[in-house]
Amino acid sequence: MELIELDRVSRTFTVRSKAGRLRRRRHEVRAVDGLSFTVRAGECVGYIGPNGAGKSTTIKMLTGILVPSAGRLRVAGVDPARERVALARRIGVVFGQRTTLWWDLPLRDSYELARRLYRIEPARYAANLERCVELLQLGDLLDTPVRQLSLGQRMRGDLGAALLHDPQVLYLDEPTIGLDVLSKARVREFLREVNAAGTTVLLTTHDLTDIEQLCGRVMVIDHGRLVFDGDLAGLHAAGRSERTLVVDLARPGPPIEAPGARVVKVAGARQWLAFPAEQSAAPIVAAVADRYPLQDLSVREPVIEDVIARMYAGAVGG
Ligand SMILES: Nc1ncnc2c1ncn2[C@@H]1O[C@H](COP(=O)(O)OP(=O)(O)OP(=O)(O)O)[C@@H](O)[C@H]1O
Repeated sequence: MELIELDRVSRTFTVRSKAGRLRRRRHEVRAVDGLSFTVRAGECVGYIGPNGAGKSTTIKMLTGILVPSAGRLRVAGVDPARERVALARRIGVVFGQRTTLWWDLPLRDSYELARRLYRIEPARYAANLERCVELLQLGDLLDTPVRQLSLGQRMRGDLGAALLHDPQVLYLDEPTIGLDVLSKARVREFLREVNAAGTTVLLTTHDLTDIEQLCGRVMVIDHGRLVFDGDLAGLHAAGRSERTLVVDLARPGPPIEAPGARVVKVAGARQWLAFPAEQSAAPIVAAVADRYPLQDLSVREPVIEDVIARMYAGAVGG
């Protein structure tokens, strides 16, 4: 079942810029440009792109905050901008940089407000609260005013608040931003469980480890258009991923010459040789070992950051 459907959705903004001392020029910014995709129930999809690519504009349209300038949009069977109340019952939203919790109230009171707002039945509320408290380790925090929580604790509180009404879709905007390693791991573990239990997740992040650990599918957007939609292996292939052979020579020497690989860095006796990720390292290792005095060798796997950086830089077509 398709839970999110976008059919040639666009959103333009009219902005004014200075054109001389007094004059202002109006021009249009096309933040989202004829975007089409669908997300099936149960998927966990990473939605990534460089700054200004149109991610937030898409999420705002999906939550009904912004109306599309053109195209058709459906989330869990409703038109987000036209049926915001019906939509609110079906979605949960977490913004890493903002909180939906009441700053001066204990976490428990924010949850109680959510219960009333969404008219959650008592038995369901009790069960969901218990599950969130257990999975997010909120027990000791429920009676603490939100302003006294650490960022990691507050984020866990926000995740709980977004899920008390059993939404079908969860939108996450930078859910691990600013968190330490342990808090990030906790949040990711929780999201994995939420997704495994059936909630559809759309995740926007600049932390690509979130994507690697959570998302079976990734969409890359740039200039308001989809430039990639597929799995991580496909992303590596599309980004022409490279592995790196790190060679420690017995002594410093000129750049190594090995068929199928090129030297990308030299530091003293250490040299880095890049080669296509899908190719075997064996012939290159054999050629290097045959011709050069070796101390040590290791192979580094491609780093997703590099793949994405190449895509953002426009080095890779569609
Ligand atoms: N309210 C607005 N008025 C005018 N222009 C806007 C508005 N909101 C967004 N834009 C423009 O639309 C484009 C897309 O912005 P958007 O915030 O969707 O990008 P983003 O991918 O979320 O970026 P980031 O990673 O920095 O959050 C940008 O050029 C931005 O300046």
